[in-house]
Amino acid sequence: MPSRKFADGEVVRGRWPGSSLYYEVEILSHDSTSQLYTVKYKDGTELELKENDIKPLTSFRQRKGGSTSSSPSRRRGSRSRSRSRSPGRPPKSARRSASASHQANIKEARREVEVKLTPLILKPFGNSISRYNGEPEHTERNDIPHKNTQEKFNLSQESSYISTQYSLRPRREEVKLKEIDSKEEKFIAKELAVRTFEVTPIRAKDLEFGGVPGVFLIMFGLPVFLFLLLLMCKQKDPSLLNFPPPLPALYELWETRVFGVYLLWFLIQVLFYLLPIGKVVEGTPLIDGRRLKYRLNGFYAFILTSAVIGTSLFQGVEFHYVYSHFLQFALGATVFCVVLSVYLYMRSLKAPRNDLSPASSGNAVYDFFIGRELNPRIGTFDLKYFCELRPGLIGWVVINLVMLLAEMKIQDRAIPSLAMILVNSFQLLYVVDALWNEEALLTTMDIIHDGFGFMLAFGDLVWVPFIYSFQAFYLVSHPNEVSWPMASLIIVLKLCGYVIFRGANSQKNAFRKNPSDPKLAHLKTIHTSMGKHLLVSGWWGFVRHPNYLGDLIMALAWSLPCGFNHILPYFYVIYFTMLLVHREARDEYHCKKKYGMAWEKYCQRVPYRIFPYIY
Ligand SMILES: NC(=O)C1=CN([C@@H]2O[C@H](COP(=O)(O)OP(=O)(O)OC[C@H]3O[C@@H](n4cnc5c(N)ncnc54)[C@H](OP(=O)(O)O)[C@@H]3O)[C@@H](O)[C@H]2O)C=CC1
Ligand SMILES: CC(C)=CCC[C@@H](C)[C@H]1CC=C2C3=C(CC[C@@]21C)[C@@]1(C)CC[C@H](O)C(C)(C)[C@@H]1CC3
Repeated sequence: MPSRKFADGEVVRGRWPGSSLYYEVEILSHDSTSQLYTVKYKDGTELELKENDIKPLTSFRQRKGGSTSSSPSRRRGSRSRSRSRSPGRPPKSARRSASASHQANIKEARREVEVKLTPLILKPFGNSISRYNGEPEHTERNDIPHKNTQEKFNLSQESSYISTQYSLRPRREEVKLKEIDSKEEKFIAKELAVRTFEVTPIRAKDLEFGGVPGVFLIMFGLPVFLFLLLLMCKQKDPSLLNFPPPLPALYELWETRVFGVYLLWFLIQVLFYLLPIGKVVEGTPLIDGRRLKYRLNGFYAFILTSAVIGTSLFQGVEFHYVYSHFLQFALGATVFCVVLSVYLYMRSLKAPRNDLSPASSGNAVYDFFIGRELNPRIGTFDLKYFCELRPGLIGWVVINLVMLLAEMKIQDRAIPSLAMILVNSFQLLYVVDALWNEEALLTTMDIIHDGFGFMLAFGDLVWVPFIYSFQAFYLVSHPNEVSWPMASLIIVLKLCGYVIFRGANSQKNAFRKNPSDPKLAHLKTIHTSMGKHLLVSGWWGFVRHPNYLGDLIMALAWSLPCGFNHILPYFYVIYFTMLLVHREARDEYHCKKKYGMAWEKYCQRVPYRIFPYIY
C-alpha cells in the first residue's frame, strides 16, 4: 500500500490550483485510492490536492532564509527579485517584518511574482458549481465584466490573493498579455472547473437532507405519507384528530390495468417530447465546458395533450375511472418511479466522472436518493428534463380536470363549484406558465446541481401529480361554497403572487442570459470575482428569494377556496413552506461557496431571505 507523506491535522502549504502560490492549509484526510489529500484553506475552502502540490511549512521557512530552491516558483522568484526597482516590490524591511503565516505567504508571493490580475470572464449562464470565490472587485456596476481588465494585485486584502478567478502571471510576460489572456482564461476556467469538481466530493458532514438516515426516512416516509393523506382526505370527516385509516394491503391497491394506463400516458408524453417541433437551446455550461442541447416543446406537448383529452372526452372515455382508482394510480406511479430510480442508479455506475452530479457523495443510499448522474440521457432523450415538466406536471392538470368532472358527478352539479373552478384555473395558469417559460428550468437547482435519482423521480412523477392536485381532490368530497367577494380577494392574492413569482424569475433569467440587456440597465448589481454579477435591486433587492415568496403566496391562494373547515387542504402550503425554506438554505450554501464575499455583501444589502421583515 502506498504510504502517505502528510498526516491528518497537519498544517502545511498547499498550492492554489492554477497558480504557483502556496497557502497554509490543514490536511483533513487522504484517499489512498486516488492518492489525493483533502485540505482546508484558511478561508474554509476545501480542495483535494496531489502530494506534489503540498509542501511542509519548514520548506518555506528555509526558502525565506535564502536557500536555493529549484522549484519553478522559486526560479521565477529569483528573476523577479532582480528587478529591485519594481514598484510592486515592497521595501526590504516590510518583507522581513512578516510574522503571521499568511502575511509571510503574501510577502513570499510578492517576492516571487509580480502579478497582474485578469478577471476571468465566465459566460453568462455559467453553472460551475463549486468554485470558490473571494472578494468582489467592487460593487454596483451595471455592465458586464470587462474582458482583459488588468488590475494590480492588491496583496493587502486577505481574500483577494486566493481568488481563483484571476490568472496570475509575472510582469515580464506583460507584452503578450492580451493575446495570452483569452487563451489562458479558457484554459484556467476549464482546468479549475474540472479540478474543483474532481477535487470536491461531498464528505459525510456535508450531506444534505439529514444525510443517509435522513434520505432513508424520506424515501420510505413520503410514499406512506402520500397514501395516508389520500386516505384521510377520502374520509367523511377528514379531521386530523380522527385516527388515520389503515393502509390497504398492497394486493388491494395494485391493478395491472391501471399501471397499463399509466404507462400509456407516459409513452404519449415521450412521443410528444420527441417531436421535432420547437426551438433547440443550449443548457448552462457543464463542468467540462460542454453545453447540452434541449428542445423546448413543452407547450406544444401541452396543446397536443389537451387535444387528446378533449377528443377522448368527446368520444365518451370514462375519466371517472381515474378518480375511482386514484390510489391505484398513485401506487402505479410509485412503482414506476422506484424502477426508474433503480435504473438511473445502475446506469450511473458506468457514467464517466464528469457526468456525475456535484451533489453525489459516493454513498450508495444517499446517491440513490439525490441522483448520481447529473443529466442521464438515452441518445438525445434527457430523462430528468423530460420528467420534470411533462408526465407529472401535465398529469397534474389532467387530474385536476378529472376531479372537476368527479365533483359534478358525485355532487350532481350542472356546473363545477366556484371553488373548484378557482383551484383548477389557478393551477392551470401555474403549469402553463412553467411550460411557456420552459427554458427557465435550465437554470434551476434541479437541473444544474441535483442528480436524477429517487428524489426528483418521486417528486416529478408521484408527488407533483398526486399531492399538488390535493385541493381539487379534497373539494370532490368536501364541497365549499365561496362567495364572489371572497373569490375576488383570493384572485387578487393569486395575481399578486404570480406577478412576484413571474417578475422575479423573468428578471433573473433575462439578466443571466444577457447581463447587458438595456431593459435591465436600471438595476443595481454587485460584481463577483466569478465574473458574474448579482442583482441587488428590483425583485432581487426586495428579498433574496422573491420567486419563492411569490410561489408561496400562490400556494395560499390555491388552498383558500377549500374554506376553513379542515387543515388538510392547507397541507400543500405547510409542506411547500418547509420545502422552500430548506431549498433556500441549500441555495444559500451553494451561493456562499460560489460567490464568497460578494454573497455576504449581498446578504448585508438584502437581509431577508423570503419574507420581508420576518425571515
Ligand atoms: N412548485 C414547486 O414545488 C417548486 C417550485 N420551485 C420554483 O422554482 C423556481 C426556481 O427555483 P430554484 O431553482 O430553487 O432557485 P432560483 O430560481 O431562485 O435560483 C437560485 C439561483 O439564482 C441565482 N441568484 C441568486 N440570487 C441572485 C441575484 N441576486 N441576482 C442574480 N442571480 C441570483 C443563483 O444562481 P447563479 O448565480 O449561478 O445564476 C442561485 O443559485 C422558483 O420560482 C421556485 O419558487 C422550486 C421548487 C419547488
Ligand atoms: C422531498 C421531495 C418531496 C422532493 C420533491 C420536490 C419536487 C416536488 C420539486 C423540486 C423542484 C420542483 C420544481 C417544480 C415542481 C416541483 C419540483 C419537482 C416546477 C417544475 C414547478 C413549476 C415551476 O414553474 C418550475 C418550473 C419553476 C418548477 C421547477 C422546480
